Amino acid sequence: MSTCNILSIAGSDPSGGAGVQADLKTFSALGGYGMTVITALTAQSTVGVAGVQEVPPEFVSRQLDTLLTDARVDAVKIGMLADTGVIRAVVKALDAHELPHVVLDPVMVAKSGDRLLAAEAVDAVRADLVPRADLITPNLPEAAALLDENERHDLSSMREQAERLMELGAKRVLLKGGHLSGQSSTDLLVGTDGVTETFSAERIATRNTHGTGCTLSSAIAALRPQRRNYSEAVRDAKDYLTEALRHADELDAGRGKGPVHHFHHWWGDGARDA
Ligand SMILES: Nc1ncnc2c1ncn2[C@@H]1O[C@H](COP(=O)(O)OP(=O)(O)OP(=O)(O)O)[C@@H](O)[C@H]1O
Ligand SMILES: Cc1ncc(COP(=O)(O)O)c(N)n1
Repeated sequence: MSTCNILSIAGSDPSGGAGVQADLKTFSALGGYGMTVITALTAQSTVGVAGVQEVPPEFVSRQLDTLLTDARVDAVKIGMLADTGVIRAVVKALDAHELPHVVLDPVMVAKSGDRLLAAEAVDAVRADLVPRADLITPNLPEAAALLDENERHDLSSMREQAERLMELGAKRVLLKGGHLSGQSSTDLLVGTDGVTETFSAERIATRNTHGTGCTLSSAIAALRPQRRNYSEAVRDAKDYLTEALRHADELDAGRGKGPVHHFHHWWGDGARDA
């Protein structure tokens, strides 16, 4: 098979730590060819988000239809969608183009605390996007918002929440435990077979965690066509992210929560079997 084409439908982060910028770095590092449909511009740094400018939904549709009537797409990562109009445009494209391996990161609020999805758009994510994705990757606050429940911070509640997210029509759920405390950072994967798998990695002591969620979901999208199933793709995506976090402090990209380091040569030098 030729190089996999991976599409990111997401917002732009000028600081390069999150959004389509993080996604493209991840795709390249993991042997994919990256494509992007931009849903929103943000004025953002490692310190915070100073503004959001949504792309008009008709122009999101124009980008999607122009690209998808030409290119083969082997996997899709969906990130920041900003508002209900943009969600509708993405749903229309998903229905029209039958895209494989759709990974939805239901981005709602940035690490800095700024909103990246209008509060009233959560209903559309739940009703229209969750059932259309092959995998959703909520963090703990996003899981709570999708379920309209309080945020929980222990593994057994996470297990229950992951199961309830499946009841919303999700095909698979990776519930991310980055917001838990402890020596390891643990995520749970639940699939249609009802089996829950646990993915645990050493918790890296760094404040440079800007874009971890973006990196993980795009690594899964990049790896899924190159692996046998989601379990293998999640395992290797998490390894990639953990290494990117381990090297984050080598970067000097701002005064706030800095980005992770996409270490192309680390992954590409045969350190890991394909
Ligand atoms: N300090 C850390 N060390 C190792 N892994 C981490 C650390 N922080 C987060 N992770 C991992 O990063 C991934 C993203 O987790 P998190 O729950 O932080 O998502 P997120 O809040 O959606 O990220 P983002 O804020 O970028 O949207 C998960 O696999 C999580 O386990
Ligand atoms: C354009 C865009 N997309 C996603 C995120 C979430 O990433 P984080 O929660 O790490 O800030 C972001 N900050 N900006």
